[in-house]
Amino acid sequence: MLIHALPITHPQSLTAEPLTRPAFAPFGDAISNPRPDARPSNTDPAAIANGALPFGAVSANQGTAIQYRGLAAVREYYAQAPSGRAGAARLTMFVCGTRELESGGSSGGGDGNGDGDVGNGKGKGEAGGEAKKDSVQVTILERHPFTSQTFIPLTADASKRYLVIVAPSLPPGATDEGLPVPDAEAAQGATEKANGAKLPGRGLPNVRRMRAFVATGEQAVTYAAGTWHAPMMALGPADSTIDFLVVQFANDVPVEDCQEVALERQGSDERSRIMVRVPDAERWGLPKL
Ligand SMILES: NC(=O)NC(O)C(=O)O
Repeated sequence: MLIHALPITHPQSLTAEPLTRPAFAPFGDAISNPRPDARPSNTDPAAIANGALPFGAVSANQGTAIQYRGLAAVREYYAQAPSGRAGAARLTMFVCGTRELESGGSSGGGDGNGDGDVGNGKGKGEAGGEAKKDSVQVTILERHPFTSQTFIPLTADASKRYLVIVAPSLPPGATDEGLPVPDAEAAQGATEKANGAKLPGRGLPNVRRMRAFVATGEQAVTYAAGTWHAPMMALGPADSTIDFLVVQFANDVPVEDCQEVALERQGSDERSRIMVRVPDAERWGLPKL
């Protein structure tokens, strides 16, 4: 449910970066086969038992499979929801239509580090022609305060791409007073404490520190509970889709399941919006879309 409108007062842009586990770690887990080279046929179960593979790997299915048990922190904190309604595990499918890329407007392109405020008027292409259509606008962010949420594309195709956009939380303030979120201290289990992980807190999104990641069909992503994120954006040919299986918890109390913040232009400057530039991923060795 919509809980707030955040004014965007000046043009802002950032450049998407490749989705990697370390880069995404502050927001959750980027998931992929950690060792595509390791197969049941070439990896001794005894070596797996001795820790030859990462992420809590074990030999499974009578030695015909490798199971990685620690790829993502799937968590729920509904025991702390003010309504007292328990959350239940839910598996749904999001059929995400591809987003049409548009010109980044005034943006000269940020660095991908989330602080790429712009306004230098570089809206044209290098040769002064039409600006390249390589960007998407972020108009809304949302979070699921009491549950992690995992998006798993139903494809193992590296030529399928999607855009994962996230933002850290601001320190709590008057504008978010009263919003239900779990108490970080109480919610932390032993694992989180050992890993030094913590929940993002009650604050609204810090849009100046927004980050964007390009994921491929060979990757899944888990947003940690309470992580601000944009609705999933599939990339690719017009009118195509990426189908995602989505695993989360929910209790059907709207403000406890999903809190949304609209990013609204303030003032007369049409360029006051947040644009994410999607670079040509061939530069990262990925096939052309
Ligand atoms: N991420 C996304 O696309 N959507 C949601 O998080 C949702 O629950 O609607």
